[in-house]
Amino acid sequence: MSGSQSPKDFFRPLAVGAPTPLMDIPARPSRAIHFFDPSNPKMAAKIPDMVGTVDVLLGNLEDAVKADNKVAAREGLVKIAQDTANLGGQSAPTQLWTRINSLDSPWGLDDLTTLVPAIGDKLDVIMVPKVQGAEDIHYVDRLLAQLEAKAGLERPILVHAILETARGVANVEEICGASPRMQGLSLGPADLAADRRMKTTRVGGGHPGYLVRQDPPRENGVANLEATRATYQQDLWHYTIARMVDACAMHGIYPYYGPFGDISDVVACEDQFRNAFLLGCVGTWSLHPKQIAIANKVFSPSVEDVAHARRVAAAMGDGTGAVMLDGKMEDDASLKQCLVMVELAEQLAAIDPELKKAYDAIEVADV
Ligand SMILES: CC(C)(COP(=O)(O)OP(=O)(O)OC[C@H]1O[C@@H](n2cnc3c(N)ncnc32)[C@H](O)[C@@H]1OP(=O)(O)O)[C@@H](O)C(=O)NCCC(=O)NCCSC(=O)C[C@H](O)C(=O)O
Ligand SMILES: [Mg+2]
Repeated sequence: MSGSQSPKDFFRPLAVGAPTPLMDIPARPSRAIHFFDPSNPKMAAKIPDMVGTVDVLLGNLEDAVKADNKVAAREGLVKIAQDTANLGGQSAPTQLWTRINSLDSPWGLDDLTTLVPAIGDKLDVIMVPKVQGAEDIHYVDRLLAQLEAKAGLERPILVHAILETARGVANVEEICGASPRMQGLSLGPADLAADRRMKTTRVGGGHPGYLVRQDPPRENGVANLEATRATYQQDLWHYTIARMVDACAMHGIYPYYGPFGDISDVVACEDQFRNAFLLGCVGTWSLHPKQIAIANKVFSPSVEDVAHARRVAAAMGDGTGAVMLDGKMEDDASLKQCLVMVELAEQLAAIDPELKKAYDAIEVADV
């Protein structure tokens, strides 16, 4: 909420005729936000067949699109949205998102003024890069309200911010609470690393130099510094993801990991995605078609976890007190964790017949 706005105005439209802001952000499945460059004919040709196979398709207009192709990418996205069935809008199986160019670039304003009148009814979420503070969200919020009113849209377009500057991270709570349009946050590890002057040269993921080393063995009370000692690689992104998850949870919006640039390393990609899932993220970015399956797998609770969660729920009866299950204590708080899993499984089963089959089979056999 802006400093000058009273609480009662928070859910009022910011322009006459603009749709009323949502009180709650819908929990639509968004395990993979798949990036494509709408100016790349090969990628664009693949989009119609990807509808229904991925939760979100995102037409990327910002970094990774060449400066000479910015207008073609914007126009390509309009054409794809207009020509592709079942893509974008409240009841479509695959959401349509875009990442506009940054607000200080020569293209950001034209991205918004072109896309909203042309395809605003299909665009579910607009991702804004390099958000520094609430002021960036307030700017987009008002402009979108004006454009929505002019276009006669009935549903507000939601906004997603990428955390990719040190100032953005420092302001993460105010960014999340800046507008009822705020849908979520993603980590932008490549820009964030540059902005922080981190000494890395990659797009997301771990780094072999960021580690802790086992203590030296002691022989007769003296440390043997010549001995071989195990090292354990640490997660460079733990702090930022944890901050992001807390800020999102506090404001009822959704946190996402971001890009994993080593497309060939599917194992480390899965690990990075799983760390984010365990910490509370609901999804991640996919940069290449092969990352979609990894994201779908990681961000869907495993059948074993769902079976366990349902057993705890059944054993806990009215949800209070403590019980023993398989030698472990379960109580009101562990039940709440289990219900997060059960609810997510139900949401995903509603859109994914394979998952539904797997979850239903376990329910019969093991609960
Ligand atoms: C990473 C890529 C450049 C790899 O492309 P390519 O070398 O063409 O890969 P392949 O030969 O394996 O591709 C096989 C076919 O699949 C098509 N393809 C590839 N990627 C996609 C895609 N994302 N969507 C749809 N189709 C795709 C290829 O065209 C091949 O087709 P065909 O020849 O007909 O078989 C490329 O994958 C890519 O550019 N990906 C997107 C990159 C991107 O969006 N980057 C921006 C997000 S990350 C970021 O911005 C950093 C962040 O902001 C931060 O700060 O951290
Ligand atoms: Mg970036």
